[in-house]
Amino acid sequence: MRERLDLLRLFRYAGPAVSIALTVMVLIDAVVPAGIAIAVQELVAADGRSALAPVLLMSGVVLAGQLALAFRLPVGRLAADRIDGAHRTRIAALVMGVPTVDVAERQDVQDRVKTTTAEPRDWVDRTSGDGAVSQLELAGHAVGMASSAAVLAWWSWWLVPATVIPAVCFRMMHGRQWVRHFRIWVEGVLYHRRWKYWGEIATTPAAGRELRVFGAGEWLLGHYTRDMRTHVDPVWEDDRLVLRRLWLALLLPLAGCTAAFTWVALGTAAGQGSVALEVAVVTAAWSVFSVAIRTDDVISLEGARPVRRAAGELERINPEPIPLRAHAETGGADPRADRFGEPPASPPPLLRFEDVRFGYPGRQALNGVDLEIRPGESLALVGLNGAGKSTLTKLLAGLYRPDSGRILADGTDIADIPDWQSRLSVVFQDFLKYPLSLRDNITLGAADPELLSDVVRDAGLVPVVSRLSGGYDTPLSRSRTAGVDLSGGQWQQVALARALYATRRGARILVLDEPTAHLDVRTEHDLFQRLPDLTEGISVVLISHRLSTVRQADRIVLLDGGRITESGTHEELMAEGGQYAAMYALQARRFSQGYDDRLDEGDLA
Ligand SMILES: Nc1ncnc2c1ncn2[C@@H]1O[C@H](COP(=O)(O)OP(=O)(O)OP(=O)(O)O)[C@@H](O)[C@H]1O
Repeated sequence: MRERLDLLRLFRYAGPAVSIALTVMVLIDAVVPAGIAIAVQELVAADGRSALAPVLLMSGVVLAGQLALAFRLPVGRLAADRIDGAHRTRIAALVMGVPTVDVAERQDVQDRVKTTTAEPRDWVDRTSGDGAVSQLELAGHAVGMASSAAVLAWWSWWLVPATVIPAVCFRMMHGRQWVRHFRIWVEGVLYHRRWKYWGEIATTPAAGRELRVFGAGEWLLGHYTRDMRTHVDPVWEDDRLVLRRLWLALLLPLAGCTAAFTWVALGTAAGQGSVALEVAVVTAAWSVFSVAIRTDDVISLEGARPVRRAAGELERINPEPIPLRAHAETGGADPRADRFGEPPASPPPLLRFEDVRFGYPGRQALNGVDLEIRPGESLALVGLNGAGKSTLTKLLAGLYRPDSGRILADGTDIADIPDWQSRLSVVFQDFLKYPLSLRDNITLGAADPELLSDVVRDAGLVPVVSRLSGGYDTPLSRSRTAGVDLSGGQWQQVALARALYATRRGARILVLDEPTAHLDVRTEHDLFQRLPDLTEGISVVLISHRLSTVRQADRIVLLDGGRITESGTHEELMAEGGQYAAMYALQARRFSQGYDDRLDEGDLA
């Protein structure tokens, strides 16, 4: 019952007008059978002269019923969509509300997010909105049954239990069958996800290329059918069982109706009551029966249950969603809102890592890092793959918390600085490519036109913008009308422009994780020449495998196995003759021989 009430409470997201309109339509639809029963009785009872009122009553009931029927579906859909929109916004806000990413990376959290935001593609899947609308319809069924029962009581009170009790028993039996059926489906949902996955990659162009070249089509279809049968065979088996038992269950309300019909017919034959009343009673008994066999609300409740449960669990994991400047009614947020406040005039802070240790599940990444980054300093992090460079910057960005040790900004632990992340700007290795306009990709919100053109120039994007037919408004996605895709290097310039834009709006620390990995040598060289000017007054942490690009950094730090093993200027480290010097010399030699100058572990063995 609590679940049903919870679902009904979701109507606050549908808006009052839509909720009221839907309730009225559901109620009209519910009382139409009883109305028809009364109108029929009046019609049959009327003689030729006095038939006008019953005909008008009948027409009114039928018209009202048809209108309610016609509008109920679209209005119900609108209500469900609004509820679902608010529900999914809430889930996104909850997940985004955790400042670190370790929670969002957890498999159990990912599973819950998937469950609670799934699109209903299968007959058992239902959204929160579907569940809420079905609860209103259930209330309508109850009103319908009660109004028809009132007509039956008009003839004889005992007709009510005779028809309603078998009908309710049937509902319970049939409902229980659906619940069992649903659980069988859910038990195999892992296989369901797998065969959906195989189906998706079978039809995806990128995967299709590889599958064709390797001749792996039959292998894939084998997995597809095996996982599908593992999931659906028990479901189909239960389908057959439901159908066999349906006949038995149907006997209950049929028996109730038959007894009522017979009793009324015998009574009329014996001169008790009129034919008109008999017709009304028969119509009402039919209505009780037809309401009883509608068990779609059971399916909707069961279908929405995992969605609601997963949402509840996510609420418990993080009860603090990010605050949204939301349109409360629909749960929407404004994508044009300015996410920056007034740019702070303060200089970058003194950053200090104190014996920082951090591990991913099953893998230690940082093993006691002590590091200081002075305000305005440019610091390069170098090291082989897996040394812990990106992890260090993710800890600095507050995306993970150290397992032990502290990261301080001007003496305060960054975990205690509420708006810490707004002070940083980052180009991640795996930066995002939003299927939005160039402008939105850079500003991620309200755009300051002057700053926008500045960072476009600084990121070297002017030639790209001049070729875009829609300029800044061109969607950067082929799937959008008049959309285009950019090359890997151009996308990287967009990510750089995004990071520079944030620094112009107040971020005082810029983290660049391989920001030029996709750029051609000339563009990269050009960018690094200008980088000191572009980042004046900002602390920069730069990760790069191409050591020629880091030599001008104020300081270079070499990470090895999650520890800092060397630190100094390029000249100092070269003079030291350690691992950095060896890596640099090897890269320089390879570059002069025309090879890629990146190194991996084997090169230094
Ligand atoms: N999300 C994660 N879950 C589990 N392990 C991870 C995760 N991210 C990184 N690691 C592991 O932590 C270690 C450090 O990774 P990190 O990405 O910090 O290295 P890196 O020095 O930046 O490497 P690269 O130069 O290849 O980018 C690696 O062994 C990596 O496999």
